Amino acid sequence: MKIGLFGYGKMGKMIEQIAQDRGHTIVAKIDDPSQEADYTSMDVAIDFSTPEAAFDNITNCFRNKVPVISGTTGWLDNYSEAIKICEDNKSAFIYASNFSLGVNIFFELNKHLATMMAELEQYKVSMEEIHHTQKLDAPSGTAITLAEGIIENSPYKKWELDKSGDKIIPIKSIREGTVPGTHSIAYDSPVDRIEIKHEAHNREGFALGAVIASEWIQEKVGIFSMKDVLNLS
Ligand SMILES: NC(=O)c1ccc[n+]([C@@H]2O[C@H](COP(=O)([O-])OP(=O)(O)OC[C@H]3O[C@@H](n4cnc5c(N)ncnc54)[C@H](O)[C@@H]3O)[C@@H](O)[C@H]2O)c1
Ligand SMILES: O=C(O)C1=N[C@H](C(=O)O)CCC1
Repeated sequence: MKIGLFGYGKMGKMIEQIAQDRGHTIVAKIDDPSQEADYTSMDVAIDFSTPEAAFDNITNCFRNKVPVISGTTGWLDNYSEAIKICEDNKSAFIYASNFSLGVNIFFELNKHLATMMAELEQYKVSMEEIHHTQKLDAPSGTAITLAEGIIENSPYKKWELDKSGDKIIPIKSIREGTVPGTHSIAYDSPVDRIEIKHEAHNREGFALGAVIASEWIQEKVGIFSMKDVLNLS
């Protein structure tokens, strides 16, 4: 495949390495808005840019019939508009807050645990995410996906940063050193704590998942998710 990278930072460089190891060619490395993209050279675009840049990067690809894999977080207020532009242009799109196999398994584990805990009012849930100090958004996109999984499978109604309350999931965001990404969910009662945790050791899992998703989306039209790619029940 010929891959266009939108965002050539920590993730873009890791994706380049893994894509080339898998025999693909990087035909563009767009790292700021002043750069022109040659969409005709791309079989797929992989966007790991910034919350401010993602929507324009993604939708310009759709208008040029380039399917998109986006991992950029912090832009989801515009997600519905993005998928409409994708559908109007008969293109293809996968957004994932986290592309790693481990976190996508963790997403399913989280939903199963939330279902088991839903009626046990003596337990109160809380979440924590830890990332490197260069991260622009908080809470992480992964934490938001986890919180949404709890809300869909329990009486909880919303999440808040650093704020608890009735039917509210409090999320604590910690920025520390070069941490790639650690997420934990805890259920505390007066007598005990149940906790699940995912810890990324590096960015390889995120990048490999994104490249596998870009291979999967070839020749497809529509809006998909990593559950489709990984065939997770
Ligand atoms: N979904 C996942 O699995 C996953 C994993 C890791 C990171 N992320 C997300 O990916 C994004 C990037 O993470 P990172 O660690 O690579 O950040 P980074 O800051 O290292 O890289 C972002 C790059 O985007 C560039 N950029 C700025 N404006 C741009 C524009 N208009 N067009 C193209 N590029 C532009 C910056 O110059 C920078 O090099 C973040 O939103 C992060 O949350 C997602
Ligand atoms: O390094 C980051 O930034 C990460 N962002 C994603 C998120 O916001 O969940 C995935 C984990 C790493």
